[in-house]
Amino acid sequence: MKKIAILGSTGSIGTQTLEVVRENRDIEVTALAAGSNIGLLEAQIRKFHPVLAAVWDEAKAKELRENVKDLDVKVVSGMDGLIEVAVQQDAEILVTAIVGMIGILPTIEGIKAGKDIALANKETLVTAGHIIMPLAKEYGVSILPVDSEHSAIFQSLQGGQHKALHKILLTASGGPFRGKKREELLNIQVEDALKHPNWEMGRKITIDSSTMVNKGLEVIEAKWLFDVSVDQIQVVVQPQSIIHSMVEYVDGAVIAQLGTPDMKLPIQYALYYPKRRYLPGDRLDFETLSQITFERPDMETFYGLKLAYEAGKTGGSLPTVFNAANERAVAMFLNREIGYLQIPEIIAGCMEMHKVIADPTVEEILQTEQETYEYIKNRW
Ligand SMILES: NC(=O)C1=CN([C@@H]2O[C@H](COP(=O)(O)OP(=O)(O)OC[C@H]3O[C@@H](n4cnc5c(N)ncnc54)[C@H](OP(=O)(O)O)[C@@H]3O)[C@@H](O)[C@H]2O)C=CC1
Ligand SMILES: CC(=O)[C@@H](O)[C@H](O)COP(=O)(O)O
Ligand SMILES: [Mn+2]
Repeated sequence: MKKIAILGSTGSIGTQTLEVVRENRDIEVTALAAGSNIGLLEAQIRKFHPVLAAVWDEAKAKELRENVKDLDVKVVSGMDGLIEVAVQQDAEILVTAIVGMIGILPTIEGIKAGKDIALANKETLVTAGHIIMPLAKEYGVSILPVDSEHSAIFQSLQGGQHKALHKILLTASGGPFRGKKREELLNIQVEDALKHPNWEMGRKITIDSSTMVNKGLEVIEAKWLFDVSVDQIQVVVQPQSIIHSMVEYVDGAVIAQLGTPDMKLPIQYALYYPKRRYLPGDRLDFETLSQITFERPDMETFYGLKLAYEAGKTGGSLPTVFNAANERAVAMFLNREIGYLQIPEIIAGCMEMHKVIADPTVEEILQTEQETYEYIKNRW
């Protein structure tokens, strides 16, 4: 029996991870953590019997404690609770399906406790990759990518060919506004931006896909996961999301991973790596598949992607500013406090005012995050 803990079990990746668990029947779930959805968390506790559950808000944790008092489960809360889940003694793999850079501290503690990390929470690697990757090496744990593109790259690199890697071709759907120009994006509403053409995901990442900031975060995520420079990462728009990403080797060979858009594949691959298992679901049918097309990304209209390249190249604390500004701007857009085009505007404004700290500590990263939020509060 493989044993796992999940941060963010009530979200899109969290619930799909539990579907993979349910379908395979040889994984035990030892701990779960969620933000506020205690109804779904209770149902998950009753179905998967973890010994530990965390809820961010203490008042909600208290309510859940009362609701599950007939069960043998400890309910904890806050950052201490997230960390308790991350280090739960029986778990071998920690699935980081939480959204945002709140995942940094629990991920670090999970690594220190010897857990392999099935990483969906890209914001943690974007902001603290220079800490996470060496730490994983020091503690002898694996960082297994769950993000579909990074899983595709990881799969395409199997066979120990990493030294011969020339570049990464990171595919992007282009989002719901692919082909549109700035003037056409002026009146975009929350509902429009939440309509991803190919994937069903959480609200924050869906907005990120529409601005192509998601692809920017993924460029920086790939830099850390595969130890390449951002100049070696080329974003290729592949609107049908069939090619999940590719690698080009020094001899010109290109290896890709293709499949239907289904996150259960990368999740299952991370949980059972290096083994492959049967996964129910749709398969690509090359007789009926009408087309696989490619485009160049429009980095003028979707300049969040250009800003990510800049942040990734500069490094230090700039990726934290890029990410924190985006997290806050997306939350404000979802709350209808700002317009759609203000998202990249806020990121650019925050990056411009920031004095970069080279090689920031965790404390400096969290301090930079707070300063970025403060700057946004005063200016927008
Ligand atoms: N969805 C996808 O297909 C993909 C997602 N990713 C990445 O995976 C991560 C998760 O994305 P996704 O599943 O879409 O997001 P969702 O918004 O669907 O889920 C987020 C999860 O995090 C939990 N959470 C949020 N805040 C806290 C908190 N303070 N304490 C504890 N738990 C918290 C939520 O709990 P609750 O709902 O109870 O509040 C929920 O379980 C993101 O980093 C995203 O970029 C990467 C590739 C694909
Ligand atoms: C499923 C997944 O990994 C998402 O990150 C997805 O890639 C978003 O799609 P785009 O950002 O390419 O629109
Ligand atoms: Mn992705």
